[in-house]
Amino acid sequence: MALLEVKELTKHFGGLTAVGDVSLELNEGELVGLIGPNGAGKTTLFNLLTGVYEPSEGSVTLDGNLLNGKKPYTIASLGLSRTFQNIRLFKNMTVIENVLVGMENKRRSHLLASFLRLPQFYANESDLRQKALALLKIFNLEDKAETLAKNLPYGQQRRLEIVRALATEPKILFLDEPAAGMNPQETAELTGLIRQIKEEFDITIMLIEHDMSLVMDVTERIYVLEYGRLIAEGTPEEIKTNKRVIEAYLGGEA
Ligand SMILES: Nc1ncnc2c1ncn2[C@@H]1O[C@H](COP(=O)(O)OP(=O)(O)OP(=O)(O)O)[C@@H](O)[C@H]1O
Repeated sequence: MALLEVKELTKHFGGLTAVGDVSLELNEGELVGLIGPNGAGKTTLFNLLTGVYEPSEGSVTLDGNLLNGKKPYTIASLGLSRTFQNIRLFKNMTVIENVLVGMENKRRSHLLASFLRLPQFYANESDLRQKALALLKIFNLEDKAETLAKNLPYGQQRRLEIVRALATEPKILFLDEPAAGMNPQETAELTGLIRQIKEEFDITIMLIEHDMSLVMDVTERIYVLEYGRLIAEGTPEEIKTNKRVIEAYLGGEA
């Protein structure tokens, strides 16, 4: 059984079918791309999978458990984590505080212990900080731990978003256009980072990205959406030469 199973998923906005009859699967440990021209329904699909929107029809199951109707925080606690197209960091908090917020739902400390500031509260606090620092180190952000998120350069803010999403220890990480707005050097660093996440963390990744060379470079399998419908699925090599996909992209640019 696949880790995530999406069956005949549909979302209407009034008369517009933003996602129509989409069925797909994510297997454990896979790095899968989701591409398509502007307005194809990619972000709407992520919003359906992470509980931001409720589907009009169809189902999403994680490890056999139905996710339909569950709230985003419940879905997050079940192991689905994401980043957003527009950076959503707590800009006036430090880098490490942003990561600690990501870890919040994994916090083991008992509420009473934290109110009373009992020793186990401090033990847990410092455990979490150590863990957050270790994560930041992997992504070369350790020396920025006490910097306010808003003072990081753009590429590092995007990286921090990924670290924060990883801090929830997800089974599946959804990345929504992580290279948007990045310069070529930042994009190259990101490519390395995505590979590193795949190697060092035991997770499944789905990636929306307009930067074709990035998608073709890092993913193992790609789904293509156009006008809310899946028009192709295959390896990067298959997708590159797929006539229907080429038409969709040329049509989009015409
Ligand atoms: N909340 C909403 N209300 C109404 N229409 C919406 C809403 N969200 C998205 N849409 C419409 O649904 C369609 C799909 O949009 P979506 O943002 O999912 O596409 P996308 O593939 O992510 O596009 P892009 O690559 O430009 O980010 C578009 O026509 C969009 O205008």
